[in-house]
Amino acid sequence: MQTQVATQTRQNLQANSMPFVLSRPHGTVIAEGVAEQFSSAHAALERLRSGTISAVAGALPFDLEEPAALIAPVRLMHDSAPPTATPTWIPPMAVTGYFPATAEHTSRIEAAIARMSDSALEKVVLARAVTISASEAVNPSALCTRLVERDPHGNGYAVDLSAAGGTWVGRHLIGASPEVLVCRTGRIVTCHPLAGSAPRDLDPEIDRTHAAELLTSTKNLTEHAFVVDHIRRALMPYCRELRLPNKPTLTKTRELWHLGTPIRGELRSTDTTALDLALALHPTPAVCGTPTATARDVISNVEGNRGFYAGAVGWTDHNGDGEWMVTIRCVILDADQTTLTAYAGGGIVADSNPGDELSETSTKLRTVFDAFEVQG
Ligand SMILES: C=C(O[C@@H]1C=C(C(=O)O)C=C[C@H]1O)C(=O)O
Repeated sequence: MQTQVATQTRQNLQANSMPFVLSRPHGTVIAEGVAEQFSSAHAALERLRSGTISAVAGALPFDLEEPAALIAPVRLMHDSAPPTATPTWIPPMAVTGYFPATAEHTSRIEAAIARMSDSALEKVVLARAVTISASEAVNPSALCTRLVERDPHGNGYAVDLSAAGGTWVGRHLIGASPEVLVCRTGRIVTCHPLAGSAPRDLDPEIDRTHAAELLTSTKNLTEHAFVVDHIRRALMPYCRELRLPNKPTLTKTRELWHLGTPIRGELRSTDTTALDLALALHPTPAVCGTPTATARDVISNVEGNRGFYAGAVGWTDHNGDGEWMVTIRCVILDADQTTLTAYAGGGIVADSNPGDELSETSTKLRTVFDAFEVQG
């Protein structure tokens, strides 16, 4: 029965009626139908708590003052198989612009580094965007399937952003994030923050050297420590036990090595849902900076509104269980279905090298560029 329903759901994906799908190594969560839409995460949480909706799925923006794109699905499906779309064909795509221009992004990094010597700012994540044009309408399911097929861990997501209203109606958020903001199963809470990056290399020996250097790089370890510290402080009030390794380990995607720390806690109360935890943790210094408020101000002054990039994508069910990923390695597909915007950022600290930071964003962009065969 479960398999039959899952097959029907996959057929719905093929028909392009896809409010939410999150593919993970351990399975896929699919929202079937939209019972209600929420642009306020707190309103959705209140309804979940009162038992008047059975689940919430969707996306939180970078700036929680901005509208969220959340739905109460008619049904939240768990499928052991990865999502599929037919056809998986996607039209040719080409870059149409860089926002800001690469020279301007480098200047912004230099200005941020200069600021760290005479202000409280210790880390800020600066991002840039690249616009892409497709020769024909793109099916969001096909993009998501492409990313999932290519991702070594089967990660991928696609979210209809219409619930956020206004200019978000008809737009989709599609990506493949390696970073778990928070996962909650019963009383067990896990996080797997990533911060600190090095490019992969086709030559296995060079690749291993990059990994080994990352693991001992003071600059990257500092960048990472800000994130773990933030998560410790944010989770402490909710957890009666919290286990944090004292040093990070390596995580790899197809394009990058990252420093990652697996964190595990036990909730004091089962009233704390996965969505409560996501709201308490977001934005971590993996996408914002340290101190949070100072870094957020810098980002908003320098970049303006990030929308859904660097937010969170996930779901929470009636038990409070759920999983939220950090919204990175992603694109926004406009309602015209031919215009896409890809985003990538990187953590800047006092001893960052602007040239290296720029190339780190180019490497991160390759997650979507290579999957969609975007011409530069
Ligand atoms: C901000 C991004 O990635 C984040 C920043 C990282 C870094 O600065 O090293 C690493 C992983 C992510 O937490 C992105 O991919 O856009």
